[in-house]
Amino acid sequence: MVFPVLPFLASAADVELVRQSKQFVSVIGQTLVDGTNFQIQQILDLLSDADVTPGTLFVSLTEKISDEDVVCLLNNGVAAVVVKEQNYFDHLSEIGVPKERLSLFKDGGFTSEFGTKVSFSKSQIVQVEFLTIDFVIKSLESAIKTDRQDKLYTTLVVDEHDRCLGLVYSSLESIKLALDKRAGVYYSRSRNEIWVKGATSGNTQKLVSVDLDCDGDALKFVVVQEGGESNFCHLDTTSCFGPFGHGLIELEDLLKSRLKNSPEKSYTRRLFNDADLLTAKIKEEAEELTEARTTSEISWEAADLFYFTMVKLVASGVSLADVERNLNTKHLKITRRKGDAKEKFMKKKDEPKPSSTVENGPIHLNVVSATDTKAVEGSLSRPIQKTNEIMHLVNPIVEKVQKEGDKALIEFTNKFDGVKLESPVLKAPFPKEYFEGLTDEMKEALDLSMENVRKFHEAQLQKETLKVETQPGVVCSRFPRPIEKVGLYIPGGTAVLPSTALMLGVPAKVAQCKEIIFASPPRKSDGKVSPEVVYVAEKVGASKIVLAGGAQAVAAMAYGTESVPKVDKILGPGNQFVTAAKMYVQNDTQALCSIDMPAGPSEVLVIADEDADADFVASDLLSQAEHGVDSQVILVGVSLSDKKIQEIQDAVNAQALQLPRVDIVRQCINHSSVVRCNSYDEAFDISNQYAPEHLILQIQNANKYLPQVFNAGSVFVGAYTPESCGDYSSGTNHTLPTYGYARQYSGVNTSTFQKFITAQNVTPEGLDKIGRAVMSVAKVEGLDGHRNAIKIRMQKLGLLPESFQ
Ligand SMILES: NC(=O)c1ccc[n+]([C@@H]2O[C@H](COP(=O)([O-])OP(=O)(O)OC[C@H]3O[C@@H](n4cnc5c(N)ncnc54)[C@H](O)[C@@H]3O)[C@@H](O)[C@H]2O)c1
Ligand SMILES: N[C@H](CO)Cc1c[nH]c[nH+]1
Ligand SMILES: [Zn+2]
Repeated sequence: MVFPVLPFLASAADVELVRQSKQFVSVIGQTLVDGTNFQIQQILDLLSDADVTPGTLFVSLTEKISDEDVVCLLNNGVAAVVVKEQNYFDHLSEIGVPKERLSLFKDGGFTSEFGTKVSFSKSQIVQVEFLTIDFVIKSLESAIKTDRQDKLYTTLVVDEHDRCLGLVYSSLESIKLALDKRAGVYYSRSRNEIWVKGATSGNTQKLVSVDLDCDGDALKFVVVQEGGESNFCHLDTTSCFGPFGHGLIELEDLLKSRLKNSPEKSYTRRLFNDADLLTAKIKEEAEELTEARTTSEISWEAADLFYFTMVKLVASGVSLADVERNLNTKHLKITRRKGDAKEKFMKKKDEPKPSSTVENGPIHLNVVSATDTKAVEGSLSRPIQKTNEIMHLVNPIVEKVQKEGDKALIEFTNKFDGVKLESPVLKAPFPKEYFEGLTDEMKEALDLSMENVRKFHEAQLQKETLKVETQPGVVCSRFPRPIEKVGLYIPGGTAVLPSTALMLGVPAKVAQCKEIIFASPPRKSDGKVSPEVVYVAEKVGASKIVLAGGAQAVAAMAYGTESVPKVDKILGPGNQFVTAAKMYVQNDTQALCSIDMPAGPSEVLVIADEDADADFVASDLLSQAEHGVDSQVILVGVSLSDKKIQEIQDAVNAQALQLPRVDIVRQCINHSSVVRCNSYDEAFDISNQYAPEHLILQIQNANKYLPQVFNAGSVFVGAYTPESCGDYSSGTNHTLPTYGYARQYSGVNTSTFQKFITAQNVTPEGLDKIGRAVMSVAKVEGLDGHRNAIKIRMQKLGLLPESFQ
């Protein structure tokens, strides 16, 4: 806004004149109004006129108008008020009008500090009836400079969103023509003549405004491309710098075209047609944005909210420019609302927050009754991200590692784990320094655990060939083979888990897998993995340890990199990124890689009755709650008294406060619950429905209830069987299905590392027994080649007449 002309509207008659030729005033992009001769509403009307942009209108004032009206004008988009008296200037200053929104007339002109500092002399302020193009060109000539020999002026062309379309040149003559035609007219240096953009192609430009830069040596033309073609550049791109990115403006364009053309069954069409659905989606996304925590979650949710908001704008005929205009006006306000939210959106001051969310408050579980099915459903829903959301974060990581190999692996380890690596792989024999800090006591504990896990998994090993003669002369068999190369993921984000290393490594060794590879995120402190993990790796004969975690480690093992060998199967638990990446690679035929199961954030469901020891119950809940903020622990109480529930809550709180990971526990307990029910049958129904990773039975005659368990990863029976035993040392595996996948998956066991090959041997006698059946079914399937393979043999054996068709 440093154009050297300021149109002046002295009266309502001038407004009429502007209305008739308003384009011309708006091309100049700034106006001065004599506020004393207008009613406030008339000025506000001028501002709501789409061609007067908020922040381009100056209003000259005398003290005739009230202070409230001055504030009202400034709050509604007036750039600045211009006053003649110093006293009045001081008064307005005192009532709080900011300095840059106030100017003082001196010698018929004034200086504005609003935005770019600019002075308007008496000669530049011109009543609209005298505002001719010649006047404008003359004023411009006095203000504009060029150091070019051809005397042309550098001209930046931008679209209505201020996006640069290209750089061109103007002469005074071309500017004059542009103002006259309200069109994009420039000077062509190559043709050495006036250039009316689109004169031949029909892709003309509507001129919105002309501006001069701060030191008067460059012009800016704001234009709207017309004539159907929105490409500015002769190379057929939107701008001379290539196409624009895909932001809100492009989304608006896309949705506008969808409004016209989208097929009846498309989702966007559904949104346009169903106002209730659109309202629900906007509310849903707004709520999800308020609940988002990490930067990636917040940007993801905000993008969703923008999308649905944009659908509403397009459906209602409101443009992004209208919204921006409102933003500009709001930005110009000099008085602000307090900013409080409406009451219905505010938490009532006396409304107690769930106690565990209060920092340092007691850590208690939410209690619901089994009869309240809605509440139970809410309590049993797991705190996990939606698949498409987590995949959205994980896919680019996996794809980059697949494409760029070690380089990407090293980059992501730096980004997510804060460790700069030279090489992402440690090869066996593992260097001595990696065992530093390992005590004898620890070695003994790991040895004992490994031995028990070995015993239990060795017993599961299927070595024998299974043989069945289904008909005389038809022998079917099945024999096991180890999966050759396995990649074992050992979590290491919030806790180092050498126990997982042994839970995966020992059965892999028992199954005789040919190559065992470990992957675990390196420690930030020294870039190494813990000596306990390295100890287990050595014991089970792992050939390599990949020093990486998360989706990137999974991708490296699935596709292979320069230094990480590609494996046939990836096993092991991990957070949501790890689990999502495993699910991605198992579905990608390029990876040719299977996985054990979805084994995500730990969870436990404890069924307890009135006889249960409150301290035991609390300790079991907390042992899983401390795994991570996305863990979940559920207590299903069978006919528990209020007193018992209180005892358990007190024990949870007291024990939790002693734990070093109390902050994690507190967040986990926030989405964990006690479900009260009235019978054992009801408790097992709830448990089977939830399909927990771990099920703990702290009830009388617990063993008796095992036949009622249908969905669970692993069961811990009786008061003296805490889940920690299974996590470390008893012998069962702790890598178990979560998210409710215990309905269809088993936990890791020895056969997870094996595959089974079938074989058969058919004698002539056997062919005689089954050959005709094969031929009949092949015939009905229309597969004559299959049928023929039997027929030829049977005919040669004389089991079918030669004439048999
Ligand atoms: N189901 C089971 O059998 C079982 C067994 C043991 C552990 N667990 C669970 O395993 C999980 C281990 O999780 P963890 O986080 O401690 O370790 P982890 O090793 O699974 O994950 C850490 C990695 O996550 C990645 N990561 C973290 N934030 C990221 C982001 N914003 N974007 C992309 N990647 C990111 C990083 O690469 C990091 O190396 C816990 O939830 C625990 O409960 C489950
Ligand atoms: N409870 C986890 C499985 O969900 C395993 C584990 C490892 N260390 C301690 N616990
Ligand atoms: Zn555990």
